[in-house]
Amino acid sequence: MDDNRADNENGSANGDRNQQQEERPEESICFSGKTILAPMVRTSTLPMRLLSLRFGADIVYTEELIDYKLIRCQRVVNPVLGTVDYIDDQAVVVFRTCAEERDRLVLQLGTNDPQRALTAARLVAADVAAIDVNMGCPKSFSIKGGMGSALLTQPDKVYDILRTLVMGTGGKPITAKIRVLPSIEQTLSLVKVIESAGVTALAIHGRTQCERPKDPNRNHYIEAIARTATIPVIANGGSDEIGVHADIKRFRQSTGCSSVMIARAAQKNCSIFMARDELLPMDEVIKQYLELCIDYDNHVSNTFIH
Ligand SMILES: Cc1cc2nc3c(=O)[nH]c(=O)nc-3n(C[C@H](O)[C@H](O)[C@H](O)COP(=O)(O)O)c2cc1C
Repeated sequence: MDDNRADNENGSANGDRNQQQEERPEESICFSGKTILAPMVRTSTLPMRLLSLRFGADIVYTEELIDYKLIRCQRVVNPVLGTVDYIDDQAVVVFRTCAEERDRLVLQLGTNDPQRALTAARLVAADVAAIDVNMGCPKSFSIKGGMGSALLTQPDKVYDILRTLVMGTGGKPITAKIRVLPSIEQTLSLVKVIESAGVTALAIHGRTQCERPKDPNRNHYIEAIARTATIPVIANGGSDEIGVHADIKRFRQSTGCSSVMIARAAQKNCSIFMARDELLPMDEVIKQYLELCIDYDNHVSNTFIH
């Protein structure tokens, strides 16, 4: 654990990567020692992201946004709401953001094509702090489209997508989110490919493509990767062991990572990000969430109370 953290904080990456960073402009978002809201489709929308930040999350991810859908959007400044909206040709708001989250927001792309990913990334780059590529989604929509966890067994494609984004977005930090492969060795080998593309951080969900939430998270895989990685590793998959805020530290320790990404525990009650012994009562969380939904005109189909 300490090795990974020390490397990350001292920036002591391998020689190639150091060289790469020198060629790129300054990166402003740091992924070490962070507690992060995970990407969740139809959940990690603007109200949920803002509430999580106000409760104490350091970084928030958008839900997965598919590159070809984003590319069809127009960027529109919305002075009434104080937001920037990406609106498609059917007048649907595909992505809405605002200044409050700008420096802590990671936009997650669903993609299987380097050039399309780059076009989408360039479109949104000014409004986000970093761009992530989803390489973990096991849903049939993603797999059939060659996206998400379909990428885990295509290291050349993984490299092409990430390298194209790293080189083409003017220094915007690029990250990836993966699931583990069946063995630690296979996972480590994929991680090496990802690192070599020059990404800034890597989130790892400790379940394989076939495993479901009821299966145990492979914390020891994440720990093995964090020990050797040259970039910050963000541990994910621990929601079943995170009931109160203090459990985040325990998950961090058991995975050897300095950063933790939380999905279901935050979906259940996002006051999990507050540094306090107990969660806030649900009615208080719901009230604050609904106020944000109203303030930011969140579409009713994306307004969830769990
Ligand atoms: C409702 C829901 C939607 C999700 N959508 C995404 C997504 O858009 N992109 C992604 O990479 N993972 C997605 N995930 C997976 C989570 O980000 C996370 O990897 C997984 O739930 C394990 O973390 P946890 O134990 O903290 O829940 C989703 C999970 C849930 C429960």
